[in-house]
Amino acid sequence: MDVLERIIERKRIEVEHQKTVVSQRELEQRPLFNRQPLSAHAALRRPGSSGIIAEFKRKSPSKGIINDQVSVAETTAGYVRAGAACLSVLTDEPFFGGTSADLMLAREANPATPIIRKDFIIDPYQIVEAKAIGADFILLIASCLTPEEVEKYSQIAHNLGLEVLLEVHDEQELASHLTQTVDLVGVNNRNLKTFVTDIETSVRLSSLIPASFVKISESGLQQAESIQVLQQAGYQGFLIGETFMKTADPGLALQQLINELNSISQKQYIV
Ligand SMILES: O=C(O)c1ccccc1NCC(=O)[C@H](O)[C@H](O)COP(=O)(O)O
Repeated sequence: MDVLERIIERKRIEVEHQKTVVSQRELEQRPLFNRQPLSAHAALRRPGSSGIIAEFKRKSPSKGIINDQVSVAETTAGYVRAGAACLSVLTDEPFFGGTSADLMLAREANPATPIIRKDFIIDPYQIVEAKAIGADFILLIASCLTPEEVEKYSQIAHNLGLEVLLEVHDEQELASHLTQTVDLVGVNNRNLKTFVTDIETSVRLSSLIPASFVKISESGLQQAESIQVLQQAGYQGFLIGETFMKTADPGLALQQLINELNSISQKQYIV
């Protein structure tokens, strides 16, 4: 069994248990459930947007502990001060050390920035839960869902006012799972079986994704030069976790990356 299969197996048990702890009806009565979600699509297309979706990630199956010393409220607020367009908060506990409480704290600290609930969604309950903890958009991973589930879960999310980021890793997943019901398409540069990251995956798939979707390149991004290559390939969003989180001050690391991006584009303008 590969790691993704193990994550999904565990997630099914976790979700069934969680339903017995907090009913869907109770989730719908939470104060954040009635909040009007923000649009990640609009934030990433806004002129002058950095395009960076900065992730709060304590640990991962590929890297183990990345950073368990920083607080979610301070880190995400630091990301927003540095210029993050959106935030990503992992809520999976067993494999990533995240919680729903993390997302609620990030929400409280950053009322005006779209936040994605980064988790492995395999049940409509988790979409209702995403709304109830203050998320603005959700992730649907093609390799964990059927095309019919992507369609159905996107409709559920839209009925709740949430946007949907569909994640694919190759041409086959794109061909089988891309539907007009999703808002953003993410290409994961990380092969979830080998954990190898390669930004060529994003470059290769870009022309196959219609321009009506906001295109997001995910994972393994470290350098301003790579982001520039991806911008030229048509990407408007860049999901980055480890590069920032492995430092003592993730917000400062984002600020430095944005400064480098600005300096590269100014040099091009002068030439
Ligand atoms: O990060 C992992 O090791 C991982 C393993 C299995 C499934 C998903 C995984 N990552 C989730 C993500 O989507 C990344 O956290 C996100 O794209 C940011 O990646 P990075 O900038 O490389 O931390």
